Amino acid sequence: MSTETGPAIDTEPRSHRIVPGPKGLPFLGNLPQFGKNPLAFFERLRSHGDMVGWRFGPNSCVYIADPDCIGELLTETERSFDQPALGIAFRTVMGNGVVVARGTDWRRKRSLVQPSVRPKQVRSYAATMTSSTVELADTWSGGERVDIKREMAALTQRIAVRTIFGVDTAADAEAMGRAMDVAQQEIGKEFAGIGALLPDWVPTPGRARIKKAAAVIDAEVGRVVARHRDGADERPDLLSRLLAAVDETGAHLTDQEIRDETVTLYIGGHETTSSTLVWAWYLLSRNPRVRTALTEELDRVLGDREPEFDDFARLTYTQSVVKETLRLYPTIWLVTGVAKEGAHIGGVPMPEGTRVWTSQWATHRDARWFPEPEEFRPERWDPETGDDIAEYAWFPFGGGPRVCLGTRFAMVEAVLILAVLARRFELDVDPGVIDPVPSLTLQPDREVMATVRTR
Ligand code: HEM
Repeated sequence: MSTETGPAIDTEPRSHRIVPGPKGLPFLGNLPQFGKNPLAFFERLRSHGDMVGWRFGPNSCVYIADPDCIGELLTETERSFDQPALGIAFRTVMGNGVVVARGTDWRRKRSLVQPSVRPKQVRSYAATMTSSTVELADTWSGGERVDIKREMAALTQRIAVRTIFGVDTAADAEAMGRAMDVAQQEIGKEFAGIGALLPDWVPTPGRARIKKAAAVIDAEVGRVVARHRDGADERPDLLSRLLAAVDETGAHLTDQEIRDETVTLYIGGHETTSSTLVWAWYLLSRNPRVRTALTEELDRVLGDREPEFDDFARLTYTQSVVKETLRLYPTIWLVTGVAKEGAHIGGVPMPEGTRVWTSQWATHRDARWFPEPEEFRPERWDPETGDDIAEYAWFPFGGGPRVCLGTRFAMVEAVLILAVLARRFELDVDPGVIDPVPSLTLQPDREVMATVRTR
């Protein structure tokens, strides 16, 4: 019998455990409970303590729930912990871009990509974020029914294609968007399914679809890069900044590296942001008090004009709505690291090869760090009157050397999109509880239909 819902009763041989935890099955360990519902599994692990041993199949793992320990794991990534290698689906699509790369190769790539997403550059992408959202708002009218998941995905995709590739013609954007969609869906399936456990050489229908999508992406991105190199597309887009970037030896990124980084930024930034927005509309619809406070801020700060970059700093409540959404529905819900020789966490030695896990989902819903954790309360984030939130109790963008490169981009994008749309409309999401499905990102378990009401 599993003891995962009760207190820790460790009946397994000590040699299998680094620290105590719930009992598991022979060979499979706790894999069945994890596989059934990883979000609930991590929440239950917490009841065993802040550092819990469990087994992922034959592998001894440690789950950590304490923010100080989480901080250690994140800040020691690269030095004391490796990130596990990503599967073939990621590598086929993202090549050896900054998400996939490890060690010195990753360091070089990160330093080349970082300048293109600095706050100063994000300022120059803000106008595209706003104008793309206004285009969408102009197509909506009162009483209309919209599929929010589809609308937000299409919007963030349009913004990604425009800001990264500077591409604006419908045909270019469409072909690239379709191939990226297929690639992203298949990565998600492989990530969450048994595909992740199959050796790279095993052909599966999903892997065949990814290869086909990657070939289309290669061709489309290749065309856009060639046009930029010819000087035909002179725009302040991310691609132009990557083409201009030089490393410490004075070398530029090769065409293959440019392809890998642009696709990585696209895949890393599009679904994460669109899912965040879907959850935000869901939560706003279920919390009229918060929705009213949000529109009051938009009316006060913007009046009857559209938002621009400088409004981001003024829209503090809107920012809090996004932060609180990312607390309750952190689109990246899991972080893992593999201990290198000599690694420690919370003073406990982690034998080389131990996989250490933590989860944004479970930590963000821990009542010790967030009183009444199920409540959607953006006021927690008020810098003056809000809660005293421990460092690394909230880490939707990760932390340490591999912290999300797009944090600023994503925050500005989500705030501007909410501001444009919530200033004009209220979205009433159909009744019923929407559950999250933990795939590559935390997705709603079904379509999210809403009725648009003009304000
Ligand atoms: C709400 C939206 C977003 C969330 C929640 C999010 C979350 C994260 C997290 C948790 C990581 C670290 C993963 C790890 O532990 O290795 C990460 C990495 C990354 N993110 Fe984001 N992200 C978002 C938006 C974006 C955007 C808009 C971009 C690009 C413009 C982006 C680009 C990246 C890249 C390139 C990395 C890899 C950094 C590295 O390994 O050095 N992300 N993101």
